[in-house]
Formats: sequence, structure tokens, C-alpha cells
Amino acid sequence: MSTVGKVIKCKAAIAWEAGNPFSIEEVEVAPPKEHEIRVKIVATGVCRTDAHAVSLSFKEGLFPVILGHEGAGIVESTGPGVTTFKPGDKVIPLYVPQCGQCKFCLNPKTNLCEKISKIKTPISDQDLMPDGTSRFTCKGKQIYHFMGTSTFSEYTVVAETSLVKIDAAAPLDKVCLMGCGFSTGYGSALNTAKVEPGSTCAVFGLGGVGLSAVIGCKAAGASRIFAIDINNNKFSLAKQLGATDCLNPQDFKKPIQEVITEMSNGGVDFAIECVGNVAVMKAALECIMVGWGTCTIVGVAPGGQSIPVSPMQLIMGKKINATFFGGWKSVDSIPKLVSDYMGKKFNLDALVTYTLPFDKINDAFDLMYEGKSIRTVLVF
Ligand SMILES: NC(=O)c1ccc[n+]([C@@H]2O[C@H](COP(=O)([O-])OP(=O)(O)OC[C@H]3O[C@@H](n4cnc5c(N)ncnc54)[C@H](O)[C@@H]3O)[C@@H](O)[C@H]2O)c1
Ligand SMILES: [Zn+2]
Ligand SMILES: [Zn+2]
Repeated sequence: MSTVGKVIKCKAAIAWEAGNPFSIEEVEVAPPKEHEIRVKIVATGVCRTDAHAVSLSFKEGLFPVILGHEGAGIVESTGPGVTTFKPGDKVIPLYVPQCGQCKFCLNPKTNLCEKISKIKTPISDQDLMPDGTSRFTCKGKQIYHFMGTSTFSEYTVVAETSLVKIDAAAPLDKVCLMGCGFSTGYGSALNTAKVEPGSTCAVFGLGGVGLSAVIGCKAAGASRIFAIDINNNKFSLAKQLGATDCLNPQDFKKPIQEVITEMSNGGVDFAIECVGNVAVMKAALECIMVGWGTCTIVGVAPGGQSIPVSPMQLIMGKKINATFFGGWKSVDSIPKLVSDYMGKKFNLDALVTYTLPFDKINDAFDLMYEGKSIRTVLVF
């Protein structure tokens, strides 16, 4: 029986409030409106940003909400006016949309898009659908969307500009990581830091994002890659993916930036922070070479915190920049990254340390909090 045009009842993980586990609930997912698409999510990764959204220290989220922004699925139905997608297409929802028409999309210097940059405080454009309403209800309550994607639901509705079609042969339980972690880390090295062949790099934080940055540094031809984490369990995979020196700051009396500066004869060419800790961001800036070193910020720090930057470091030629989704223009780039994966250009599979049924979502978060996983992929 066709579900087109009807409300679908399905399973979703709802965060009713910050600081509590998710509850698996039956939700109603309304049909897509104009220029919207309803997608059956097949697999979704769990990213630290989802944890931030329910963390008491970030305090930015709206509740109740369906989180999730690293998913892959299949188009179930399309709303009026949609011409670029059809039922059955394999797709990845995009939290960085690409409308193709705004001043950001038309400028090659940025991957922002006006569809997210207009923040209607306190509700951003991506907490609800573009018409200001939600497609999700549960127990008679309206549920917020998240980042325009809400992949912690068996069915979700996304705007046409927040979706991209990918190779029909792609394994969705792997390429879902293109929706965030892999693309962000890999692109932070290639597009934002612009790592050069023969260079020395330091990647701080070896989660899904940081290890993808290691893959990116290696792909760019870096000859030495320092990989830094306070969890030694992350080092074997980091080495497998290209790290040459794995360092745990807790093993040294000196601050880690001094250790790296000494080991690299004055500083690294590129440092990439993938933790989300302002003290680590400071260390990343301090361990780069004066004259030309670049420090790239990827981690998201709790609201209200800032990085202490001495202007003299910048005067002496150090550069600092940051990445959003690895700098990729999403619609243009994700299908190409999926093709590169299919062509075995990089080892994305190694990042998926657990694959669990969707109902185990709280276990997936625990594995992340306990530092036991790189990425857990949940499958419906
Ligand atoms: N800029 C973006 O577009 C973007 C996109 C995705 C994720 N993020 C952010 O990137 C960060 C990393 O995400 P993730 O999913 O890989 O997280 P994760 O939790 O899986 O990995 C973080 C790693 O940092 C390590 N770590 C913690 N404290 C450390 C310290 N003091 N020194 C060195 N290492 C330390 C942890 O042991 C862990 O291995 C998060 O802040 C996330 O919100 C940003
Ligand atoms: Zn993410
Ligand atoms: Zn745009």
C-alpha cells in the first residue's frame, strides 16, 4: 500500500529534554510540502555534535527534538514542485544546504548558503521546515527538526536544497558518514588548511572527525602527521590511517605544544583541532611554525567560550581559520566524495567501529562518551 500523501507512523528517537537518554517513540511524519522530500533513513551515524545538542553545558537546543545529521536513505515521496528527486533515489541529507542561487552559493570562497545563514533567533531555519512548521508529531506534541536533517527517525522530511542524490550502488551504512564526520575532517585538511605535499601536520582529537583529518593530511601528501589524543586506544587506527607520531599529552610534563614544537624543529606547518576544547585550540595555534603555520579549528566549543589568541602570534605570520562541513559545497561535492569512496581512494570503513540496530541509540552515545567508538552507525 502506497504511503504517498499520507502520514507515516514510524520509529524515532526523541530527546524530550537536555541531559536525558533518548526515548524510542512512535512518531507521525507528515507528507512533504512544496519543495520538500520525505526520506526513508536506512542508516545514521552518531556525531559529537548530536551529543552537544543534548548536553547541559551547550544549552542551545530546542526540545522536544529529533536529532541526527549524519544519515543516508532512500526517497519515499516528493512534494509539489520537486523535479530533481524521485522515489527510490539514494540520498544523503545535508545540514549545509546548497541552494545554488544565493550570494554565498555563487561565491566560490564559501560553502555557506543563505538557507542556513539567516538565523531567526532563537529558532534557526533548520529547527523547523522552511515554512516555519514541523513535519513531526508525537503524543500530540510538535517535535522540532534538527539541522534540517533529523536522521534519528525512520522517515524524515527535508527541504529540496538540503538533499543530494548519490550513486545507487553506494552502501548506505558506510557513506552516511559523508553527511558529517568524514566530509568535515577530510575537507578540513584538503579545503580549509590546504595541507601541502611534504608538510608536517598535527591533528588534535582522534574521533571520527580527527581521523578523517588524518586521512586528508595523508591524501594531501603530508610527510609527517602528529596525532594527539588523551585516549591511547585511538592510536592504532590513527597509525593505520597515516599518522607517523601518536602523542598523549598526559605522558609529558611539558605542555603538548612545546613537545610538538621541539619534535618538529620549531613548529608544524598545519595544525587541525578536532576536539572542541578552547585550551586545545590554543595549543594547536601555539604548535604551528611562525612565518607560515596554519591552525584550523574544527571542534565546536561550548557556547560563550573563546580562544585566547595573542596578536603577536598573528603578527609573526601564524594563520588561524576554521571549517564548516570541511568547506565542501555540499550538493556539488558529496556525490564526488561517494564516487571516490567507491573507487577506494580512502578507507572510510575503518571509521565505523560499531553497527547497531537503531533501538540501541543510547548504547551508541555511551560508546562515544566512554571513548570506545570512532563512529557507531545505527541501522533501521
Ligand atoms: N566544524 C564542523 O563543521 C564540525 C562538524 C562535525 C563535528 N564538529 C565538531 O568536531 C569535534 C569532534 O567531533 P567527533 O565526532 O570526532 O568527536 P569525538 O568525541 O568522537 O572525538 C573527540 C576526540 O578528542 C579526544 N580528546 C578529548 N579531549 C582531548 C584533549 N584535551 N586533547 C586531545 N584529545 C582530546 C577524545 O578522546 C576523542 O578521541 C566536536 O567538537 C564536534 O562538535 C565540527
Ligand atoms: Zn556532525
Ligand atoms: Zn545558497
